[in-house]
Amino acid sequence: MPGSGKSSVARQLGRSLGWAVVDTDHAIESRIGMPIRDFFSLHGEPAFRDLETEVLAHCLQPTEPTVLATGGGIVLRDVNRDALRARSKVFYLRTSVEELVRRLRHDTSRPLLQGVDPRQKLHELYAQRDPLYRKAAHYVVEAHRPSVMGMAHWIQMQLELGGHLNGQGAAPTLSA
Ligand SMILES: Nc1ncnc2c1ncn2[C@@H]1O[C@H](COP(=O)(O)OP(=O)(O)OP(=O)(O)O)[C@@H](O)[C@H]1O
Ligand SMILES: O=C(O)C1=C[C@@H](O)[C@@H](O)[C@H](O)C1
Ligand SMILES: [Mg+2]
Repeated sequence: MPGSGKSSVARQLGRSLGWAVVDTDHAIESRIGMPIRDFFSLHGEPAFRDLETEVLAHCLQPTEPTVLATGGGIVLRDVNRDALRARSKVFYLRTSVEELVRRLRHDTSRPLLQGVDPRQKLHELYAQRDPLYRKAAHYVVEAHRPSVMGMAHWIQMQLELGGHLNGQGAAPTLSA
């Protein structure tokens, strides 16, 4: 979900593992040369989703071990979910709507939350997306309380336990 900590946890995990960190939202912004919020206003959500699918396909062919943070709506398309599952280990950072409301109450960068009641919108997004996040994920991280550092540590442990860091279970990309 937007605000669940994907970008923050990916940065921390990348530091701990010594892996590259890529964020699909940042990759899109570099490509379009403007904030995603402005692209949404100019071209609409469907054009953004097309771009997101294209950028994700590129990000899922990394040249080095990579932690990938995605945008919150990446799961809306089957093709994205299938690509994520096939090419990475996917962690769903599951956070309560109340916690998301607290974190995002001063945020103006997330276009889907502008000009609406954020609590109601987040409830709608959650109802629509929770099943899709679950479909895409290999692991669910219950993330209501843990700190960014705590979540990154938990994910690293799962990777170690699953043999993904010692060459047994190849995980060239980690997506959150
Ligand atoms: N575990 C946490 N505890 C407290 N605050 C957090 C936690 N994780 C993230 N935050 C804060 O919540 C805000 C949103 O985090 P972040 O940008 O990492 O979310 P995101 O999942 O990448 O969102 P988006 O889908 O919009 O890209 C930031 O201000 C971040 O510092
Ligand atoms: O939840 C969403 O649909 C979005 C989340 C952000 O990460 C951005 O990808 C964009 O603002 C859309
Ligand atoms: Mg993010």
